[in-house]
Amino acid sequence: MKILKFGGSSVANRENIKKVFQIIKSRQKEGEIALVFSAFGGVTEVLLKSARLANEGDKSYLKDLKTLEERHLDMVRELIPIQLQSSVLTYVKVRFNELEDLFHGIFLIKECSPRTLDYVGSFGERLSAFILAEALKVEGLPATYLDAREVIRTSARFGNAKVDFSATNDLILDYFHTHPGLKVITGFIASTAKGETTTLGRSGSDYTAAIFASALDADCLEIWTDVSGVLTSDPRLVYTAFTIPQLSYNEAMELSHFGAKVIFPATMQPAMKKDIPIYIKNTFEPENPGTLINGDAPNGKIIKGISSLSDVSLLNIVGGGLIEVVGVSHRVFGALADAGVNVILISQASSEHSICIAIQSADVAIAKEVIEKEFLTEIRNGEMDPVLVVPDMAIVAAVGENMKHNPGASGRMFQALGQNNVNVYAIAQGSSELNISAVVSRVDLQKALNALHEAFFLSDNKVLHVFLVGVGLIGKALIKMIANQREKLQRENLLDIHIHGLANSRFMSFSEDGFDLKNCPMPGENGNDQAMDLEKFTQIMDDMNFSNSVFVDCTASQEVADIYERVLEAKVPIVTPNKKANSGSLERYRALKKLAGKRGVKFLYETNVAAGLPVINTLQDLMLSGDKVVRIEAVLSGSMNYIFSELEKGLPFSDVVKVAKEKGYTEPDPRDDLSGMDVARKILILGREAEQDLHFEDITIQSMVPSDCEKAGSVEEFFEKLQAHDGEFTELLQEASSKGQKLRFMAILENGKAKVGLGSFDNSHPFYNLKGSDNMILFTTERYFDFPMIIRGPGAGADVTAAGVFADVIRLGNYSR
Ligand SMILES: NC(=O)C1=CN([C@@H]2O[C@H](COP(=O)(O)OP(=O)(O)OC[C@H]3O[C@@H](n4cnc5c(N)ncnc54)[C@H](O)[C@@H]3O)[C@@H](O)[C@H]2O)C=CC1
Ligand SMILES: N[C@@H](CC=O)C(=O)O
Ligand code: NA
Repeated sequence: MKILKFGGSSVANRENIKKVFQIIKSRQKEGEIALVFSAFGGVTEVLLKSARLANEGDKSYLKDLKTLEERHLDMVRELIPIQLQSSVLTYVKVRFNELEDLFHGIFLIKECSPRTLDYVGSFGERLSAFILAEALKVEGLPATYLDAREVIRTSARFGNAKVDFSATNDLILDYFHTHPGLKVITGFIASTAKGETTTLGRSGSDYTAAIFASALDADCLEIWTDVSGVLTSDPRLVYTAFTIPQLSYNEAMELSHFGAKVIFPATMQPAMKKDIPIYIKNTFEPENPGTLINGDAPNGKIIKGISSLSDVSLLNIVGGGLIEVVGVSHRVFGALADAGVNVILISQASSEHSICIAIQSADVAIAKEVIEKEFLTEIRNGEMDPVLVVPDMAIVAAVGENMKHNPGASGRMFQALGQNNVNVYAIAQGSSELNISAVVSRVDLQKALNALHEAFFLSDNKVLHVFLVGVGLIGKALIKMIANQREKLQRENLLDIHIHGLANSRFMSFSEDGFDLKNCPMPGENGNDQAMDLEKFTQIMDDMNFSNSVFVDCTASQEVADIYERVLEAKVPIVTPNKKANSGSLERYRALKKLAGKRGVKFLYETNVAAGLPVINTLQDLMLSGDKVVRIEAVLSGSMNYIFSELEKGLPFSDVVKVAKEKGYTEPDPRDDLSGMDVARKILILGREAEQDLHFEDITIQSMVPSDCEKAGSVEEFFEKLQAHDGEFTELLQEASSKGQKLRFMAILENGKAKVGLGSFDNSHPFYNLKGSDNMILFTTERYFDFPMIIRGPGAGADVTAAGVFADVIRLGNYSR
C-alpha cells in the first residue's frame, strides 16, 4: 500500500488536476494506493478570512463565499460530464448553504471560536476530496470518498488537535477492511470522540497522510507538491540550489526547523516511528526523483543542506556578577518560557560571563522586559548589564548527520564565511552534531548562504562574480575572452565566471543572473540602465551580496582608483590594468597593499606594467626569494616603441601616433604616452615593487609632447597641432640613424632615482632589435648581476592586455579554493 498526498497547488485548477490523475493512474498500476487531498489551492485561506470578516461584522464575506462557490461549481462542470453533474453540484450547493448559515451565525453573534474556525476550515477538504472522488470515477477509477473525521480521533484542542493514535489506528484499519478499493481521503480534518470537527494544524494534510501510512503500515508515503523535493538551500536566495536526493528523518527535521518549508517535522512523526520512507515529489515534474526521506544516513555528503531563518534578534546577557553563579540560565530561560518566548539558539562562553540567545524579532520587547525584571536587583547592583539587543540578524545552519565524528565541517563553514567578509555573531552546535548554526547580520544572509552552498556543494566548481568598470578597448576584449574561454574553464579548471555589473563613464547596468557574454549589451544599450554613479555601483555590488565577487577596473580613471579602499574594505578583491592607484603617493600604495592583506583579499595589477608580460609577478617572486634590485633599464611603452620603430619607415610622426592609437597601444589620451607620464608611472610602480621608497618627484621625465600640443583641449585638436612638428621628429631620427643607432623611449631606475626619456642605442644593446609594440625589461639584481634577467614581448594592445587581466582574474579563482 502506498499513500499519495496532493497539496493545494497540485489541485488548484483543472489543468493541474489532470496531471494529478495521470500520476494516480500510473501509481495504481503498481499496486494498492490511497489518496489524501488538500483543499483546492487557496480555499482554506479564503474560508478563514471570510469567517474573520463575518466576525467583524463585514458583509463582504458574502461576496467571497459566492466566488468560492462558483469556483467549486466550475470545477465540477470542468471535471465531470454534464449528465453526471447534478448530484455533485447538489453536494456543493448544500455545503455552501451550510457555510452561509454558519457565517450568518458568526455575523450575528460576533463570535468565532477556534472550534468554529475548525468547522469552517473543514469545508475546503470535504469539497475538494468529494469532487475529486467523483471525477476519478469518471476517469474509470472507482473511488470511495472518506471524510477523515470518521476515522481520525483527536483531543478537543481546536486548531491543532492531538491525535489519539490507538483509537485512530483501529478505526482506519476497520474502515479499510470493510471498504475495499481506492479511497479518496480529506486531509487536515479530524474529529473528537464526541463528533466535534477538529483540524491538525500546520501542514495538516501531510500529517493526515502520515497517520494513514502508519496505521496501514504503508510501503511508502508520497507527498506531491509544487517543488522537486527538498532543496539544498532556499532557491530564491541561492540560484544554484538543487534537490537533495536522500535525507534521514533527522536531517529533514533539522532542515525544516530552519526554513525548508517543504515538510513540517511534526507531520513526519507517525511515518518515522514505523520507518516508512517518505518521497517528496513534484506534480509538475513527476519524472524528477525528488527527495527520499528515510531512516538512513548513508555515507557521502557531510552536509546535506544549508537552511536559514531571517528576522532573528540576539539578546546578550552580560555581567561580571554572573560568573560561577548557579541558576542564572535557569532564571533566564524560565522567564522567557513564562512569557511564551521561543528560544531558537543559545550560546554561552565557558567564562560564563555572558549568555547569548537568538529569538524571533517579534519577541524582543517582551523578552528584554521579562529578563530585566527577573534580574532587576543584579542590574541595579551593577552585577549585570541591561539586556543588549542586536536586531536584524539571521541564522544560517549547515545540516547533515554525517558530520558526526567527521572533522572539518565547521572549519570549512567558517572559512567560507570569513573569506566572504561575513561576520559571525554567535555559533551553536548541538552535541547531536547534526547542525552547526551561525548568527550573521541579516544583510549578509544571501551572501552567507551562497558562500556555504558553494563551499559544501559546489566546491569542485567555483564561481567568480565580476563587476567590471570600464568597457572600452580592454574591457570589451576581456568580456570577449571570458565568453570564449568559459566552457573550457568550466570543464578543465572547474571555474565559472559571471559578469553581474558593467559600467562606462556614463551608464551602469546589472544582471542578477549574469550577462549573456556572447551577446553582451554595453551599458546604455539596455532600456533600464542607470546613470553611472560609482558609489551606487559599489553599493549595488554589496547588495547583490555574492560570494567571490571581483571588482575589475579597466578605466584609466583616478576617480575609480580612488574607491579601491571602499572595495577592499568590503572584502572584494580588485584586478586592474589602471595604474592610477599604484602610482599615486607612496603612502597610499603601501596602505592599499596593507589593507588588502588585512582584509584577506587580493589586489592584482600585473597589467600595470608591460600589459600581459609577467613583469610584476616576476619581480614580486624575486623579492620574496630575497633578491635585491640594483638597476632596472626598460622600454615600458608599447605605443612609444611602435611610434619610433614606424618612424624608421619614413612615415610622418603625427600619422604614426594616430595609428598607434587606432591599434589600441596608447592611453585613452596619447599625450599620456608621449609626455612620458605613462612610462613614469610604470617605472614608479616597478621601483615600489622592488621595495624602494620611490616618489614621483624622484623621476626626471623628458616629454615628447610639443608645448603647444600640451595645451590642446581635445585629442583631435592635439593631432591637428602635432602635424606641424613632424619635421622635428624626422630630424631626431636622422641624427640617430647617421650614427647607426635607433631611438628608444626608455626608463632607468638606479640608486633610488629614475629617469624617463628618449635614448639612442646601437646594435650592441638589446633595445636595438625591439619591434612594433615590444617592451623590454632588464632587471639587474644581486643574483642576476653579471647578466640581467630580460623580459621581452609586446607590451600594449587590447588582446595582450586583456589576457593579462584575465590571467589575474583566474588567479583569484585559484587562490581562494
Ligand atoms: N591599451 C593598452 O594596451 C593597455 C592599457 N592599459 C590600461 O587599461 C586601462 C583601459 O584602457 P583602454 O581600454 O585602452 O581605455 P578606453 O578609453 O578604451 O576605455 C576606458 C573605459 O573606461 C570608462 N571610464 C572612464 N572613466 C570612468 C569612470 N569614472 N567610471 C566608469 N567608467 C569610466 C570609459 O567610459 C571607457 O569605457 C587604462 O588604465 C590603461 O592604462 C594597461 C595596459 C595596456
Ligand atoms: N599605453 C601603454 C599601454 C598601457 O600600459 C603603452 O603604450 O605601453
Ligand atoms: Na605585466
